[in-house]
Amino acid sequence: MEKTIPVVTKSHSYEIRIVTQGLANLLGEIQRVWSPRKIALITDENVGPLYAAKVQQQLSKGGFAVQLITIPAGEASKSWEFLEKIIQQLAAGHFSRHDGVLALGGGVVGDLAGLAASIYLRGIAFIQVPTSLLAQVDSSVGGKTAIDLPTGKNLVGTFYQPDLVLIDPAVLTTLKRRSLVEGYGEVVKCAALVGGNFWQLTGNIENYQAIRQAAAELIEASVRFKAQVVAADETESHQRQLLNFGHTLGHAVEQAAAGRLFHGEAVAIGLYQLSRLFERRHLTAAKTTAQIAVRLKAVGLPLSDPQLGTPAFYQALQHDKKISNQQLTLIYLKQIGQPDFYRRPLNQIITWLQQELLTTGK
Ligand SMILES: NC(=O)c1ccc[n+]([C@@H]2O[C@H](COP(=O)([O-])OP(=O)(O)OC[C@H]3O[C@@H](n4cnc5c(N)ncnc54)[C@H](O)[C@@H]3O)[C@@H](O)[C@H]2O)c1
Ligand SMILES: O=C(O)C(=O)C[C@@H](O)[C@H](O)[C@H](O)COP(=O)(O)O
Ligand SMILES: [Zn+2]
Repeated sequence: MEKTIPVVTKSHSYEIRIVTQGLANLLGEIQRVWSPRKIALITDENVGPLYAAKVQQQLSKGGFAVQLITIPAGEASKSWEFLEKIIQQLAAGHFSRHDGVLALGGGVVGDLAGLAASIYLRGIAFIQVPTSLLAQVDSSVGGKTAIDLPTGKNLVGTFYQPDLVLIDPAVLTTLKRRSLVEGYGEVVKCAALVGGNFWQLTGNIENYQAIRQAAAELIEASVRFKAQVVAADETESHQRQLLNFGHTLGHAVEQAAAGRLFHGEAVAIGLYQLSRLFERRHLTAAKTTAQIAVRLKAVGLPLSDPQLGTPAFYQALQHDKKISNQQLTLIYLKQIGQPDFYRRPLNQIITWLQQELLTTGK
């Protein structure tokens, strides 16, 4: 498979290349956008030993000077500590504005490396080579970068578009089952927003093995949709908020679970629980939640968590970025393929959630 999807935004335009075995020809792909320069190759402790040498060898052959920076795997690395460590290493390596950062890893590496690239020297060039399903379908596209704060997810970050996103579905063969499945949580989110053939496609995913088999198709459908949304509203003034479907409850439960839940698992909980609440109010069409639940359960994604509705959950929820003037915008589905915005005072939404979770359980 070889597909090119353009992303056109106000700040920067670039291509997403989906190329099976693309890592084997990484040099050719990089040379499409970058002349020889110094590259900080940022990866994590799981991905580095699998793929960094292959990447490094090719780049060196093409006259690029590579400095490898490896961070610990996992969400905890999206922190001031690792952001500072990366920036210090860029400075120690005398990286200039002519040089670049290449993120090789999952969403954690991409979000952190992207943030470092966007603020070091007020911005140096950046390329994403996403290696997890979640990063290939979602986080490598659209330019959101971030670290977390103890109070909430992604509370520090920038919008900073890369020069290229190179997606090689073949690297998913080494991804552990739990990470593959969590990435699929974001795919179900996209498919529910889009509806039609994309939604039908997820209806065929009856177990986690089917995710692997359909990976290239799922990646392309997700990325095409996300590219369109980002092109229309790069900095999330309105339409891009749709991509946050499931994330208000999802981010809050992820934060409250303190590392126990992966992001895509928390999103799955958020999708299901939010749809359930809206369906009970007849704002979402009957049986929508059941269709979402079937897809999530088929691959073993969770629908609930003990942290839902705890004080820590409500604390985290109050840091949602869709809050302004004490009003929160929730994204919900009128039906599959028909998302909409629901904006109400934050305290009203919290009271509603508290009542519903008490009445109907989790
Ligand atoms: N910027 C955005 O638009 C955006 C969108 C969605 C999610 N995110 C963020 O992305 C993060 C989650 O990303 P993630 O799910 O990729 O997590 P992750 O980066 O922690 O990767 C998951 C695990 O898989 C390993 N891994 C990755 N690729 C591998 C491969 N090919 N083979 C073997 N192991 C591999 C990683 O080392 C890690 O242990 C969260 O922080 C979330 O907030 C950002
Ligand atoms: O790209 C976007 O926009 C998204 O909302 C995609 C989400 O899947 C992703 O988790 C994003 O990082 C959430 O951003 P946040 O601004 O809600 O922290
Ligand atoms: Zn997400």
